[in-house]
Amino acid sequence: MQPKRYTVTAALPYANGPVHIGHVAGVYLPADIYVRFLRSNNRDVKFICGSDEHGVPITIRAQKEGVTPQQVVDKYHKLMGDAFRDFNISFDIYSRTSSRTHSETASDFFLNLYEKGKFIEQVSQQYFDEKNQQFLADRYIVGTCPKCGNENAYGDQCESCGSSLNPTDLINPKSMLSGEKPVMKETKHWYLPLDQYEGWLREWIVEGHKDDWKTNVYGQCKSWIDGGLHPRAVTRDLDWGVPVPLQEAKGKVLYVWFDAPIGYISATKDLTPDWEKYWKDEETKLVHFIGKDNIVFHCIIFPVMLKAHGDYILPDNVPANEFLNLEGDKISTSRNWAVWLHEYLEEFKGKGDVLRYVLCANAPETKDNDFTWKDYQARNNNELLAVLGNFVNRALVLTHKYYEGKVPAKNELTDMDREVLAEMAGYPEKIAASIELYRFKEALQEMMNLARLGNKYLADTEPWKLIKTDEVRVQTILNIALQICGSLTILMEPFLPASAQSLADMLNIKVGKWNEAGNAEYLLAGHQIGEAKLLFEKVEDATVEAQVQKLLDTKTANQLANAQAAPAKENISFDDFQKMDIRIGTILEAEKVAKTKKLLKLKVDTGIDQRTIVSGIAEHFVPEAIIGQQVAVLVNLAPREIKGIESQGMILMAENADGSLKFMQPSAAVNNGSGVS
Ligand SMILES: Nc1ncnc2c1ncn2[C@@H]1O[C@H](COP(=O)(O)OP(=O)(O)OP(=O)(O)O)[C@@H](O)[C@H]1O
Ligand SMILES: [Zn+2]
Repeated sequence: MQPKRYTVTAALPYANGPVHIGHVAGVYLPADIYVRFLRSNNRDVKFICGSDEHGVPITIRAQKEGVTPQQVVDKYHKLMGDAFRDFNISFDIYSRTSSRTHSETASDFFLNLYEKGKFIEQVSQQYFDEKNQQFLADRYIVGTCPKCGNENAYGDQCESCGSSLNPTDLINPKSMLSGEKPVMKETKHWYLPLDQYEGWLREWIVEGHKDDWKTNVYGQCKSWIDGGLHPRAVTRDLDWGVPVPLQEAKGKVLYVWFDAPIGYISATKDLTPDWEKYWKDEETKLVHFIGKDNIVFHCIIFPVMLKAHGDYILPDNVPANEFLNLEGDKISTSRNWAVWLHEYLEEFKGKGDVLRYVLCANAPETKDNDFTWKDYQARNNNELLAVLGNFVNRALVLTHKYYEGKVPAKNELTDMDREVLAEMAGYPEKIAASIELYRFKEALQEMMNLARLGNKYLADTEPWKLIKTDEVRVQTILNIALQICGSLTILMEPFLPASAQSLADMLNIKVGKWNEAGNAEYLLAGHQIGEAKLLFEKVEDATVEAQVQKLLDTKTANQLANAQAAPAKENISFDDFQKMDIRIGTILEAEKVAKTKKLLKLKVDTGIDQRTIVSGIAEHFVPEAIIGQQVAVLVNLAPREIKGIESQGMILMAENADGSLKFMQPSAAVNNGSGVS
C-alpha cells in the first residue's frame, strides 16, 4: 500500500570538515534521487538534513586551531550547506544541532525517557585529566590498541583495525589535552539498556526486515543482535553539547549519538508546524539514508530511543551504502585524501551533473567502490556525451534543420516505430521499480537505456539520408525522437536535475511529472522548440591529469608531514669514523650513463685528483645544472665497476621523506680537498 507521506533523512554530516565525494555517493545523492522521484510522483515528502555540531572531534579541532567550537561549526555549517545547495541536493531544510529548537527537543526527549524510568544510572570510574580538571571522553584519550598494537587508538575506536573500544581497554592511555597519564575518578552517567530491547529488536529486524532491508544492513544488525547488546551511556562529561537537563548532572552533556538523530526531528520542527505528522503517524514512511558506519546508530540505538519514548514511528528502511574510496585509498578528511565537493564545483563550473552521474553509476551500493578520475572521464565522454548528449543533440538539430524547430507530425507508423514507442512507455515503471527498491545504479542504467534506444532508433532509420527520398517518413521519425527527448527530461530529473532543466528549456517545455513520461504525444505536432545547445562537453586528458597530479601532491605532502626518522644505527668508535675520508669536491662534468634511468657519470675535482664517480641521482638532477656545484665525496671507498665504468668514490646525499635526493654542501665555498670531520 502506498504511504500517505514520507520523511526522508540524510545522515547529519559532521561539522569538522567539508563534504567530500564519499559523503555524496554514500548518502546525499541517493537520498536526493529518491526524494526527487517521490516529488515527481506527487508524493508528500519532507527531505531533512543538517549539520551535526556536537562531539569531541569538534572541540579537539577548535583547540588545535585556537578558535571556539562555535567558530568551527559555523565555518563548516556554511561551507557544507552551500556545497549541497550548489550541487542541487534538494533538502527541504538544512538545519543544525546547535540550534535552540534542537537543544530543547533533545532535552525534552531525554527527560521524557528519564521520567518513564527508561535509563539506568550508574557510577563508574573514568579517566580524568588532573591538569585540565576534565574527564576524558571518547577521543580525548589515546593509547595503544589492545587488538592491533596501533599506538594512536582513541578511547572509543581504533581507526587502524576498526575495533570499537572503551577508554579502559587502551594500553598506556594518555590525555589528548595535556599529554599526561590520566587518573581514575568516579562519575555518574545515564545508560540506555539496549540489552532489554534485544527480543524486540530481533522481532522487528531479524524477523521483520529480512526481506526488505539491504543485505549489508540486515547482516550488520543481525550480527550486533546475535553478539548480545549492552547498556550504552548516553551522557558525557564535556562542556560542548546539549546539557543533560537534570540538576544533579551539572557539567554533563548528551552523548553526540544520542542527540544527533534527534536532530532529524528538531529540523522537521523548524521546517513545518505540521512536524508531528511526519514523525508520529503510522501512515508516514520514514527512510534514513546513511553510510555503513552509521548503521548501528540508525538501526539499533535510535530505534530503541524511539521505541522507549513510545510516540514515534520507526524507520521503514535504512538503505545504507558501503564506502567509496578514492584512487585506491580510503577517503580521509584528516589526510586530505578526498575530492572536496565545494572545490569540484568551483573547478568544474556547470558540471555538477557529471559528478552526480559518475557517483551514481559507481555508487557503493552493495560493496565498497573506487572513484578514479579516469573513470570520471570515460563515463563523461563515452556515456553522458556519446549516448545521452549525442542523441538529444541530433534530434534537436535535425528538427531545426528540416522543420524550423517545429515538432513535425507523426504520420503512419511502422512496426519499428510501434516497438520503440512501446519500449519507451515501459521505462517510467521500470525506473520507478528500481528506485523504490533503492537500486539507484540500476535505475540510472535504465534511464540511459532510453537514451540508447533513441540513439539506435536514429542510427537505424537514418533520417539525414531519408530526407532526400521520403520526407514524410522523416517527420514521423523526428516526432518520435522528440517524444523520447520529452520523456527523458522527466526520467533524468532525479539523477541529473540541471541537465533535465536545460533539455526542457531547449524543448521549450516544463519538466513534467513522472506519470507524463512515456507518453507518445508529450510534444504536440507544431510545438516550437528552442535553441539546441550541448548538454555535455568532452573532458580532456589534461583536465583529469591535473586532478591526479593534485592527489599525488597531497600524497607527497602527507609523506613529508608523517615522516619519521629511521632509528639510529649501532654505536661505532671514533676510530671507525676516522677511517672514512670525506672531502669537498667540485663537479666538473656530468652526463647520463647510456641505457640507464638512474645513473649519472660525474667527473669530480676532489682536490687530490680529478676522478670519475658513477652516482644514482639521474632522476633527481639535470646533468648540466649540477656542473660547478660543490659536494661531499667519500674518497676512500673501494673503487667499483658500474655498467662498465669504474666508479672511484661516492657522492654523499641526503634523502628526503618523499624519496628526493639533495647534495650535502658546505654553507660557503671551500677549497676542493677540504676534509669533512
Ligand atoms: N567514503 C565514504 N563513502 C560512503 N559514505 C561515507 C563515506 N564517508 C562518510 N560517509 C557517510 O557520510 C555520512 C556523513 O559522514 P560524517 O560527517 O559522519 O563523516 P565521517 O564518517 O566522519 O567521514 P570523514 O571521516 O571522511 O569526515 C555518514 O553517514 C557516513 O557514513
Ligand atoms: Zn586496533
